[in-house]
Amino acid sequence: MDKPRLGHINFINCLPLDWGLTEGGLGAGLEIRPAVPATLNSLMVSGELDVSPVSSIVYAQNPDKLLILPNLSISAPGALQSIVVVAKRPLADLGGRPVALTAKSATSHGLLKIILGKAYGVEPEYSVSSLSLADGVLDGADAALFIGDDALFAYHNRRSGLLYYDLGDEWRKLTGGAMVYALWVADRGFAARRPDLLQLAYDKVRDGFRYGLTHLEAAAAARAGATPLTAEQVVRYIGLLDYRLDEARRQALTNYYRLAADRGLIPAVPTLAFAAVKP
Ligand SMILES: C=C(O[C@@H]1C=C(C(=O)O)C=C[C@H]1O)C(=O)O
Repeated sequence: MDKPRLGHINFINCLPLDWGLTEGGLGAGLEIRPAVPATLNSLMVSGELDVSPVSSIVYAQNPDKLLILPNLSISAPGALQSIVVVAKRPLADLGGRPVALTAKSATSHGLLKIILGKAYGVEPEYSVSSLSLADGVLDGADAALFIGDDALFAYHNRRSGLLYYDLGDEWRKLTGGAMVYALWVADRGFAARRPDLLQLAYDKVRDGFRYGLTHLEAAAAARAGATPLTAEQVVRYIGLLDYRLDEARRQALTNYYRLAADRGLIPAVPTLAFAAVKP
């Protein structure tokens, strides 16, 4: 095994990294597994990947198995267009009502529960669903949570009579801070066995992002056709995200964990344990 097994989110939010891994040539020497976050979460927890982005809540559920890679995340200081609730009635009126949660997410399930409980004082009946708006998810629910490209599509193609809420904006109103949606993590056993391959994977993800962010307009122009957005909208969307994990974002992450632990969504607020890689 000389190629690290790297998970990769196949949403537009990782277009910069994707561009670096492909056009920038940084994907050479990696076994890359593209999938939606929920799939990467379970592959990482079951030990089928060595390094991967995961929903940030997954680290708090598995701190004994995972190490965080430094200064990488998918975060946003506020509104971001890709964590969206589409509702038939205002959020404040969802108490006891059916609310569908996208099967692709984990972090945003907790985010919505925290926001509805703390900011709106309501406790809906939640269920996980794979249905899209077009498939009729709102036939059986009063609101639906979408993430990633599904959310971007819904956000940019609004239907009359429905209400649209950007949870990044709702989170900023509730906490005054940023939200950390995803982290890059390594398997602890892999990190101990193959520090050389861990460093290789880390260097490629870090440099892949750098390459893609430097060439963002070219990446957006080339890939917009395969997305629900125009090239300009892709560039604007990526500009709403922040891929760092600096002190401010580590505090924002811990704040999310604190509120998630208060609701019993995670067993405890974990210490953030980082992989020993050279930045
Ligand atoms: C900003 C996003 O970040 C993500 C949200 C995740 C989640 O809710 O669990 C997981 C990974 C990221 O894709 C997004 O998907 O829109």
